[in-house]
Amino acid sequence: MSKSLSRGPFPATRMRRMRADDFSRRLMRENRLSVDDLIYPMFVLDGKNQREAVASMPGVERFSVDLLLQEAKELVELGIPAIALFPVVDAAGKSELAEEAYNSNGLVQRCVSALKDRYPELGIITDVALDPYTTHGQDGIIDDKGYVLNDRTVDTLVKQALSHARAGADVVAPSDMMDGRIGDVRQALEAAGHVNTRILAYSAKYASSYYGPFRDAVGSAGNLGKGHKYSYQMDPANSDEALHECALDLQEGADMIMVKPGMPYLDIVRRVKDELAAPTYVYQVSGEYAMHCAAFEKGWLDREAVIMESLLAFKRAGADGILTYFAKAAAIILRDHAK
Ligand SMILES: NCC(=O)CCC(=O)O
Ligand SMILES: [Mg+2]
Repeated sequence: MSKSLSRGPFPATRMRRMRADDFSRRLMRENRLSVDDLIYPMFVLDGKNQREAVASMPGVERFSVDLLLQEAKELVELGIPAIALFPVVDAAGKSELAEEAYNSNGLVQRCVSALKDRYPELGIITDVALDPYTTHGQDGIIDDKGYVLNDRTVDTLVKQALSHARAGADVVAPSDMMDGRIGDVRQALEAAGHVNTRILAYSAKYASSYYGPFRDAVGSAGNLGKGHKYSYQMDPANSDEALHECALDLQEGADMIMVKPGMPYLDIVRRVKDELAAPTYVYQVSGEYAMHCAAFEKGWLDREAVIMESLLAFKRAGADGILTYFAKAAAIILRDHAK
């Protein structure tokens, strides 16, 4: 018979004691989600008074600039610190060399200046990658075998990042996974006087199958076809490699590093935060959003509770902030619960 460590008839430690009442549960709570943790990814399209639903992402819409401004007003009122913009580019804006990516009067650039003009306090994050602008849907410029050319792509990414900074972007976020792009973008920003433009590096971006609904949302799924991104995004089997990627991006001048996707990669978030101790972000991607929504629609999961639990899990794993399509919903839940 095993003897109780308490050496008496009663357990010395009852873990349930602290769980018994709300006051003591609150006192020992280790992590909290606040609106300060939320970054809202948003899809933008050309035109006026346009809003389109995304079929595989219930509740997510693509907005034209005028409606984006209206939406931004609500986000500012909710206290959301920053949004991340993703453009829907029509066929005329796509090419082999993705020149539209650095058009100073392009869709993203116009959205950024309109937003900064109207809501200077709202942080604006832009996606630095070529996939919305290439005819083949890859994140870079390809050779005749379809291989994405690293250094040529980086040259174009630098032009794109500079055009975003010039338009007023607060944060540029290279999501392409080319080697050396953070260093080149940082040097170019400094040289052009954009000393305080922050870089949020998609450092550990995995070649995940959870991005499907996003590709529907930006309309690049058809262009990519059966193509894949294994030659530049990371193998889901790897973890040390994520630390290597994040460390390199920090050395090259990233201010913030990111792990993506989120929930299936919480172990990576924890390792990155523990070992590098830098501002660490996580992206709860479109597939995670879609599967949650599908279960909510079926009544299989409780919407509010599961949204909040899924986001709190990122905080517990060590994330400083979360890119999530639930950002607005979560901000509303947080506001209403504070009342
Ligand atoms: N560069 C941004 C993404 O690829 C987002 C993916 C997703 O939400 O599935
Ligand atoms: Mg890298």
